[in-house]
Amino acid sequence: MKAADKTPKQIPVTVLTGFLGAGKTTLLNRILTEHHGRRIAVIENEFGPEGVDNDLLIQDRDEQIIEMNNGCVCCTVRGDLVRILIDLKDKQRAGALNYERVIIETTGMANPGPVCQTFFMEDEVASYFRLDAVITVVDAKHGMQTLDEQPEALNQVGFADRLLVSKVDLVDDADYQALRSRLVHINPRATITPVNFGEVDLKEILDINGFNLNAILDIDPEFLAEEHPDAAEHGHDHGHDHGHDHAHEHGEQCAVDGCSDPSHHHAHGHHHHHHDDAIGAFVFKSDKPFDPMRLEEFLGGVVQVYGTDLLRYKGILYMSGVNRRMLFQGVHMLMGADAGRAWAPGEKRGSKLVFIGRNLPRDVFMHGLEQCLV
Ligand SMILES: Nc1nc2c(ncn2[C@@H]2O[C@H](COP(=O)(O)OP(=O)(O)OP(=O)(O)O)[C@@H](O)[C@H]2O)c(=O)[nH]1
Repeated sequence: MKAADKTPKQIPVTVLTGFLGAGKTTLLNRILTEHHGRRIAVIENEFGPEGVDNDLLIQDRDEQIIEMNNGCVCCTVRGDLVRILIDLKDKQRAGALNYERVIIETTGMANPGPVCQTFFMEDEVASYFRLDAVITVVDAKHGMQTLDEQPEALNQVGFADRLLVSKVDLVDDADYQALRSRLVHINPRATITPVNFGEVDLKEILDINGFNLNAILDIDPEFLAEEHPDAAEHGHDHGHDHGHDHAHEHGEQCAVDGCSDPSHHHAHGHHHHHHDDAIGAFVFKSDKPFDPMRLEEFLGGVVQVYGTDLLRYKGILYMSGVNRRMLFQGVHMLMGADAGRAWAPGEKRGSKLVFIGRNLPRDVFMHGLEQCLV
C-alpha cells in the first residue's frame, strides 16, 4: 500500500461502552458482519489475563482486531491505549494495515472519560485520529438496577452521544419508558434508540461528529417538555450533592434543595420514579448576549474547579460584538471554542448550553452565567 504517501485524513474513532452484559459484543458482531464495505479496526479491552470476547467476535478479513489484555482502559489509558493507537497508525502508514475507522470496545467497568481525553491530550494520537462519538449500550432489563448500583454506568450514560437500549424484547413498554425517562434526565444530549440484538443502522452510530463543534446541539425536547414550564432556568439538575452518591428517592418530593413547589411534585408524576442520580444535566438558555471576557473568565474558573465532575458540556453562544454563533464544548477540563456560522438576518439570537456532570452545583453555574450576560 502507498498509504504512507498520502496526507492522511483523520481516522474516526468510535468508543463503544456499556455495562457488563449490556450487549456491546452483540452489537459489534453485528457491525462486523454487515456488508457495509468499511474497513474497521477494533480495539478490544478486556479484564484479566485472557480475553474471552475475542473468541466470541466473528472475524472477517476486512477487520483487524487488536486486544488490550492488561486491565482496564481507564487505568492504562496513558500507556496502552496510546501505544496501541500509535502502533495502528504506524502500521497503516507502513502499509501493513488498511482500515478507515476504529472502534474501541471498552470493558463494562470503564469510565469513558479518560479514553476520550486521550484523543485531545496526546498530540500524536490527536493528529492522526479523531474521536467521533461515544456510543453507550444500556440493557433495558437490568439497566435500572445497574444505574442504581454502579456509578460507572452513570458515567457511561453521561458521556454518550448515542444511547442504544438493548433487550427491549424482555421488558414491557412501561418499564422501557421509565428507563428512557431516566436516561433523558441523566443525558438530554444523547438520542435514545432501541436496538434488538445489535441490529442498528450504521448511520446512527458512525460519523456522528459528537465531538465536533459544528455539530448541532440536539437536546431531547422531552428533557425540557416534561419539566417545569421554565425548565430552561430551573431544570432539575439531578445532581445535587445530597451527600450520597447514587441513592434514590423514589419520591414524592422535588429533589431541588429548598424547593417546595407542588408543581414540581406534579411534574415528577410523569415519571414512573424519580431517580435522584448523582449524574445529571441542566441547560442554560438566554437571549441576552454574553460579555466575551466575563464568560471566558467564568468558564475557565468553573472548569478548573469542577473539571473532574464535568463529563460533557456543549453550547451555542450568543456573544456581544460577534456576528457569528460561537460554539463551545468540553470534556472534563478540556474546553474548546470556535466560531460557527454567521447569525442569519432576522434569526432570533440566543445562547443554549448544556452541562452534564456529577453533583454539579447548578446554581453556581446558572447564576455565574447570568452574571456574564451584557
Ligand atoms: N433478549 C435479548 N438479549 C440480548 C440482546 N442483545 C444482547 N443480548 C444478549 O445479552 C447477552 C450479553 O450480550 P453481550 O453482547 O455479550 O454483552 P457485552 O456488553 O458485550 O458484555 P461484556 O463484554 O461482558 O461486558 C448475550 O447473551 C446476548 O445474546 C437483545 O436485544 N435482546
